[in-house]
Amino acid sequence: MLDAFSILTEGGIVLWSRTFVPISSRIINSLICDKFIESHSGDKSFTKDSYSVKYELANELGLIFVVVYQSLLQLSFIDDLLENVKRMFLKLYGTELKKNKGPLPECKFDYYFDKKLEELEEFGRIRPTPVTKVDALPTPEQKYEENHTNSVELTPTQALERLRLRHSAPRRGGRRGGSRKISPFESPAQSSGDEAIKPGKKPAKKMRKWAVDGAMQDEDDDNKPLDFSEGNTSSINTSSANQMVDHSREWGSTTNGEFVLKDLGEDDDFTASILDATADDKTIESFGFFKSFIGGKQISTESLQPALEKMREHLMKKNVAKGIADHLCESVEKILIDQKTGNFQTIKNKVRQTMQDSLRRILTPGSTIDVLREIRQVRRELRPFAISFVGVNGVGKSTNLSKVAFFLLQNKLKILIAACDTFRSGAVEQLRVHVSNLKELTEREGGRIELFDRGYGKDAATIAKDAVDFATKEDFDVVLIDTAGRRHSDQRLMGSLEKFASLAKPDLILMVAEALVGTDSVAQAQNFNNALGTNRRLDGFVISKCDTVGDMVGTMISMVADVYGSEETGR
Ligand SMILES: Nc1nc2c(ncn2[C@@H]2O[C@H](COP(=O)(O)OP(=O)(O)OP(=O)(O)O)[C@@H](O)[C@H]2O)c(=O)[nH]1
Repeated sequence: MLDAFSILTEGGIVLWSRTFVPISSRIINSLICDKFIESHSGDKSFTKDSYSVKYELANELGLIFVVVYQSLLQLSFIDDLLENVKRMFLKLYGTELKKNKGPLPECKFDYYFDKKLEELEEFGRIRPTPVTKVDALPTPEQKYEENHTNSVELTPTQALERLRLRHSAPRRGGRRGGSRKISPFESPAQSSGDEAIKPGKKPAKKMRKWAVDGAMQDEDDDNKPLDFSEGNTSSINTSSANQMVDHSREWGSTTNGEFVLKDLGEDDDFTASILDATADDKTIESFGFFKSFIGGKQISTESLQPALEKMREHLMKKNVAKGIADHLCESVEKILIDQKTGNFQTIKNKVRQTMQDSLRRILTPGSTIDVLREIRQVRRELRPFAISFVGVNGVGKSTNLSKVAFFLLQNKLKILIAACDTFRSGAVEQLRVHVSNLKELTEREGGRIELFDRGYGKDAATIAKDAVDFATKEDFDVVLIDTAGRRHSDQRLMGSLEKFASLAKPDLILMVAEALVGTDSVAQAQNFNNALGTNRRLDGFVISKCDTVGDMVGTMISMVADVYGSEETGR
């Protein structure tokens, strides 16, 4: 979920860094310029482009700890991470850095960092920090008193807060803190010893362990169900779906009684619009890179290179992966080389047409997906058609599953939604709300939609298979399977996808990916594709959150080109 974490000296030397997604050096540069050179505000966070940047200082050694992540993400553990990483790093390398302020050739900090990150992420997923109204918050003094009189179980944030307050609060006699050594892996709550959790008080809750297949692994006697969804349906407000929707709006056109969506093939302007989106107004207006090619000259490879280089950079800024940008530039080069330039208009049109043709070839699927026709075919075998949605955390799997459900309900199909995200708390309830709203919206159309859930902590592949069996018995037409979000680099969770694919045997596996994810999209798609095993691959992509990226729509070109390959790219 993070994009990068770096530890720098104030002089700009990178002592250690971890990059999950390549980010522009502009982000760190703007930290140095905006925060340390131009402004000296106390706020240790800012946003740049679509990124949030937070940092911590270790003034005694002149170190800066910086974390970069997508602004859209609400990551509750960032402050804890910065604080913990700073503490661990100073503990491990502080003495060495006091002697020598230069780089650390033997810096093997990855292991400690990964472990802490994993720990905090896991903790944040299971126990999200509650939101409290600002005016309901106690004053620092009240909080200090409260923390010292009540026996409460602390979240990492609360523990840190307690530690800060303890050190900032006026001394009331007695010893402040202790001199006990702190291991780099201890959280402040643990390390604060007598300050955080007193003997005889409720012990800190252990983190839940998860098995490789996604099922909950009971630790000690922890057999308590993680499912809090039962009996909670009454609190879900489902009465407003119809009021929220504008019924005067046309939802789509109907041909032969089918509710259909516009197909890529029917839209002649689609690739042109992608092209327009991957270029900005100025580029489209003039194809400025090729301005110098005017008037009856022979175009050579050398003369073309500067323009192609600019075009490549431009495409990459629009989120097109480098390999694909290279390829698009090569296509343009092939067309133009050794040609005699006509007037500027001719060059511009040629480049534009070449790019448009290349994009069309990349985006045209090798085999068409006519879902309604495929559903009808599968129904002849007296079984339901199963579609599963996979992807990293928070990309919009449940939201897009619900949009697909709406489309299928318009076609009067009977839908069973299988809640197979047994991991994230709230995932089942979220689907229940969608189902309830969809029922209300489509009850007049004659479709049917139900939720199949088995709560939390159970094996997702088995639930998916049970849902398909149930749908077969109950004569549902389609099963839509929601799955848990997983980081594509997380081998443990990715490993369970192969079992999922072979047990549930979905007819269609769609990967949901955010348009804003940038060049990491290619690695994400490849890892998901590979994780399905040798006998299965992704059938397609749903690119979500296009509304958040404006014209940076290159992600969809990169993902399709890289995973499916095409004659166009030769992959
Ligand atoms: N702006 C925008 N937000 C979206 C879009 N699709 C989904 N979201 C939002 O993204 C957030 C996550 O969506 P979910 O559907 O819960 O994502 P998910 O992949 O199921 O999440 P996990 O189960 O946690 O992995 C929600 O707040 C959605 O409202 C979209 O197309 N545009």
